[in-house]
Amino acid sequence: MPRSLFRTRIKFCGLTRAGDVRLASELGVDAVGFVFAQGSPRRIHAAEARALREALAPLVDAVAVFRDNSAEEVREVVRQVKPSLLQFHGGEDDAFCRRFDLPYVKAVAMGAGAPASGPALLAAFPGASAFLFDSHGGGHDGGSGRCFDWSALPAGLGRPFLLSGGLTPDNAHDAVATTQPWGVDVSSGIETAPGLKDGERMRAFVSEVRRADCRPDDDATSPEGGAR
Ligand SMILES: O=C(O)c1ccccc1N[C@@H]1O[C@H](COP(=O)(O)O)[C@@H](O)[C@H]1O
Repeated sequence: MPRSLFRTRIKFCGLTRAGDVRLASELGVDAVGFVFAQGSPRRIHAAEARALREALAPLVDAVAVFRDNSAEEVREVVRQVKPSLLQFHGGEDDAFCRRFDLPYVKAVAMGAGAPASGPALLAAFPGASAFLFDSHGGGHDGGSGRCFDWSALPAGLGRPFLLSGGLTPDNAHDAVATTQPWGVDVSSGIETAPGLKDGERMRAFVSEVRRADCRPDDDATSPEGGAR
C-alpha cells in the first residue's frame, strides 16, 4: 500500500478514568488498553474496566493487558469487560494466549537487547495477530517510559507490529517515520502520573503521529501493511 494511504494505528494504554477514555475516542485513537498486570501502578479490576468500557465510543477497541495472570483472571476480564483484543506481556506461551478465543498481541521484550529473529517469533507464536515491541526485559518492567534501540527490531516477522516503550509527543514523529509500524502504543508519555492521562499530551501525541503519516509526496510502500 502507498504510504500516503496508510494510517498508523494508535493505542493509548493504562487508562483509569472515564474522561480520558472519552477524550481518547474523540481524538480518533484506535484502541485503549486496560491493565490487569499485578504490580502495575495502572492496574484496575475487571469491574472498573467494565465501567470504563462504557465510556468508549463505537469503533474503538478495548484491549486487555496481562502479564502472567492466571487463566481464571483472564477469563473473568473477558467475561466482564468484553475486550476485542488481548495483550500478553509476560512469559505466556502461544497455547495459553489462544485459550480465550480472542485475537491476541504478544509483547516482545527488547530491554535485554535483540530478541529472537522474526521467523523464530512467528514459529513460537503462530496464533498472534500482531507483535508488540516494548522496552521491558533485562530487569525492566512494561509501562516504564523507556525507549529501546529501534534498529534492533527483528525483520521477517510476517505479522503487523506495534512499536512501544518510551514513546512521547516529542519522539512519536521520528518513531513512526523510522520504523513504519502498523501501530504505536503509549502509556507514560501521555501522563502526568501513572494512570492519569494528560489531555494536551494525548492531543500532541496523536498530532505527531498524523504528521508522520501525512507524506503525500512519498510514494514508498509500506511492506505488508506494517509487517516486517
Ligand atoms: O502500563 C503498564 O503499567 C504495564 C504494566 C505491565 C505490562 C505492560 C504495561 N503497559 C504496556 O507498556 C508499554 C509501554 O509503556 P510506556 O509507554 O513505555 O509507558 C505499552 O505497551 C503498554 O501497553
